[in-house]
Amino acid sequence: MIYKNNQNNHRPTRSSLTIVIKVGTTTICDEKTHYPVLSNLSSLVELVLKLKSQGHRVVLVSSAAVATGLRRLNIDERPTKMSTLQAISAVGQGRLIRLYDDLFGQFHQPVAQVLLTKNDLSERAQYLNAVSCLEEILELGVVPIVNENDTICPQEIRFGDNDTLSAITAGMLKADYLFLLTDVDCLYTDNPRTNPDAKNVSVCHDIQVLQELVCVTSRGSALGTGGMSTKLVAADLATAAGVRTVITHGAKPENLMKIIEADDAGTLMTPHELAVVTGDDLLARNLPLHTLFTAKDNPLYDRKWWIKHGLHTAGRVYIDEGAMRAVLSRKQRSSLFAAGIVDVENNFVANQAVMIICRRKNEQGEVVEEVDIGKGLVNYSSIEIGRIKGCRSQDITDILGYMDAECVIDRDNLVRTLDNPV
Ligand SMILES: N[C@@H](CCC(=O)OP(=O)(O)O)C(=O)O
Repeated sequence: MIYKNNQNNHRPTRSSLTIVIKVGTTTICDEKTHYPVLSNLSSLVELVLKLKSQGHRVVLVSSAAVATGLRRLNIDERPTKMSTLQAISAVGQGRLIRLYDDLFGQFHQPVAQVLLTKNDLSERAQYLNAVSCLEEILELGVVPIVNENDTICPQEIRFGDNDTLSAITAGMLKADYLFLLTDVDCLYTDNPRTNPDAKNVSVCHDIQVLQELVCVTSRGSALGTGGMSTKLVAADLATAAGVRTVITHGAKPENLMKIIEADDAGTLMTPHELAVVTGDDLLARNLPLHTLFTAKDNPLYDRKWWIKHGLHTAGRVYIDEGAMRAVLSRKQRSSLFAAGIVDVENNFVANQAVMIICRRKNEQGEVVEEVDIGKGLVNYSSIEIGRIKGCRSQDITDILGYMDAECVIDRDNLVRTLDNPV
């Protein structure tokens, strides 16, 4: 089946790749007994060692702290109370890392535990600190094993699923590949267990087209928190940062090697005009089942990607249509000035991130539509913006008694959501 494509087909060409592998709870622990699935874990460890022996840098993002804690404490059902889950995770995380250390230790391969929270990444200095620490761990030849720091992470600041965390990690390291290992072979257009017409998706160049095509209502397993929908979000995040993303089965980690080799040989390439390829008989082509999401044409690098995905959105500024045109204009890509701001919502301080929304009005001056323009770091607080909105920059000093910056959001700190600038 053919759907129009606007994205690229670029493949990594470096001989030393950075590969982030995310393993979900169901790959690591039995869904009913919560005992570790040693066959999967051993294959995974062997795969990582093989990739490393070929000169690649490998990062594991591993779930299963909660499941491992459930086993240790003889609790059958995953509780719903957050503080109980945090406590169980505290029990499980240590044992999980010990298990990895035992397995990798058989091959004298050191591992490092890296526990992250959303908060760690929302402040620029801390984000950069986390990046340089991960880089250093890789430089030392160690395999970082990343998980969310469940124990100290309240609901409001959780990634919640490790799919998102793995995409953030891949973006931080400018990885070449993100592999999302799960309990199905690939993404299907519908649930293949209930719909015999469901087709496998082998390549996706455009996640928006894919979202209209597939039914991804599955919540995931009883143990984990992710599902297919969180995998699409992760693929969207990672491909936006230039990372090729692959969904494939966690019980067959050796498939990763075949997928990377096939990609390297150009076998996974599809004609550029295909946005989504479904029903491809990969097995007949001697390729393991998987779904490949190619990287975006113009990836957002580092700072802008961090603003868009790393930062908590603290509030909203509403702008008029003139400001929208200036901000989105392909020619000027203007900064956002106070003159174009019509309203401000929530309390925030300078340097926090806000959503930028355009209020479209009809001839009667009634708001008929709100358009999401993007996200940016403000130079002024919500109170200050409330006072200077609609004013010219040269009047800011008179109004506030000082002028910290000419514009409210600098063009370099503004990430546009719209793909088609006017
Ligand atoms: N941090 C949690 C992982 C969250 C989770 O369940 O993720 P997943 O199994 O990937 O859906 C844990 O280690 O149990």
